Amino acid sequence: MSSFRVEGGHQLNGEIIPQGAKNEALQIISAVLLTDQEVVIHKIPQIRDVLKLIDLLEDMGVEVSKNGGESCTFKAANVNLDFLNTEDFKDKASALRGSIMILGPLLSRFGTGRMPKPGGDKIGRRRLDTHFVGFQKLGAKFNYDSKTSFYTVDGTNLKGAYMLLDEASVTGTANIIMAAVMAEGLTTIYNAACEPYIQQLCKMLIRMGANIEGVGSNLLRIEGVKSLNGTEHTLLPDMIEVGSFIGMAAMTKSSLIIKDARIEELGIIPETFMRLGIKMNFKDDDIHIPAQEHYEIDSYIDGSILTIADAIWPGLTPDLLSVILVTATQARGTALIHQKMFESRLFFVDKLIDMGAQIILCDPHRATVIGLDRAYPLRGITMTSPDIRAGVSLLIAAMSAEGVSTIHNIDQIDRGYQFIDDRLNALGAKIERVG
Ligand SMILES: CC(=O)N[C@H]1[C@@H](OP(=O)(O)OP(=O)(O)OC[C@H]2O[C@@H](n3ccc(=O)[nH]c3=O)[C@H](O)[C@@H]2O)O[C@H](CO)[C@@H](O)[C@@H]1O
Ligand SMILES: C=C(OP(=O)(O)O)C(=O)O
Repeated sequence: MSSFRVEGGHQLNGEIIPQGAKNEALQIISAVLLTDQEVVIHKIPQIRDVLKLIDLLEDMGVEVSKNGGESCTFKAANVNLDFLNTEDFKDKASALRGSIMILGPLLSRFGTGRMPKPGGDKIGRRRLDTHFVGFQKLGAKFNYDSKTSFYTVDGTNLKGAYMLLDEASVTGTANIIMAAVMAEGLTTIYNAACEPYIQQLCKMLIRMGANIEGVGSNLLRIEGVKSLNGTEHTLLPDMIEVGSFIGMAAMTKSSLIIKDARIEELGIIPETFMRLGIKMNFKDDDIHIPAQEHYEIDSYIDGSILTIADAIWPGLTPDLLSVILVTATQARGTALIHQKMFESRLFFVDKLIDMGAQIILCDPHRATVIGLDRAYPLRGITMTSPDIRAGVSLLIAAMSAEGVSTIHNIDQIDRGYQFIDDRLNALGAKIERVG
């Protein structure tokens, strides 16, 4: 288990380019299974989850060639479905959450698919009902074997259907779209997730020959086609990385330029950090966060305390609330952080409290942060990262703290942040990878 040894108190200065988006990559790479033709994908982030998914696809018989840079060509001409029955498949597919999205393409193209309970962060209940109810609506048979923990879906003649999703699940929507693109007739998905990554998936599928209307809305109409062609696709910059860098710059009093951020795809993210009092300049597609000694949390028009809560897109992504929470600890003012979707994502605040932050964990979903306005710096401590976004938040806290911190279990951070130590050290951070 590797750790980071972080010497706090160093300001960063310079430019950083966000990696390709982790959660888009997992959808897009799964979609290569939909065609026997070549699919070229650019800006693939070199992070654990994505590399594990690519490895899994290779084991299934997908040809993967690296084109140099961050681009790969995938060709799923000879998929070996027998691999799905091996122990190796069980181990590899259960190692990440995103692997669940190979199920829709497998069902669509081969009429069958199986998947062990997927991994991913233990951040609360993460049910998969929406995925399977959607497949069932298209005519697939679903089975869960509790002894082997395997989900199985079967159905060779999927038929388009109307469905109103019980929740706008992101991976669920992606999976159902991929199952529906080659089902016979019209599928209507209401209450679909509509964030930019889903839009990107739809745009790619349309380039492959799919017939999808309503992209960007929560009502998708998909008219099934017989087969899909190859295509070329470039991933968006990772919006969670962009948000993490904004919070990091503010906490460490750094002047940072986030290059090519695709600002128009970031939704409410920049605005949310601005409500914490963080100044930002936008030039072309770059975001400049100037070095700021102080930043002050906004209140509502009636003077009441600001609440920052997650919501389905175009609301705020839950994946940034941990970063926002840590950033608020050094602001002037108070904020209530309300993590509505997941029930175990705020427990990491006990580490921030140990570092000297003033936080009241009201219940598993809500924490009140009383900003210190830098009057008392955080202190370096030894801690363990419980999940990917808490991990990066602890890294930000450690970078801003007085003294040295050690963060264990940084595999969690590596799951979603590419060469993060090297990239930040190049800007002036002092992060050492140990073990
Ligand atoms: C690989 C991947 O892409 N992972 C992301 C994906 O996970 P994932 O697709 O697994 O998350 P879902 O969108 O299915 O749901 C997330 C959680 O929110 C709850 N929920 C969801 C919809 C809703 O209307 N109400 C509600 O309460 C669900 O019950 C679940 O507990 O989307 C999450 C929500 O943006 C992100 O945190 C994950 O990083
Ligand atoms: C929770 C996340 O990822 P996953 O769904 O892969 O666990 C995340 O990216 O913040």
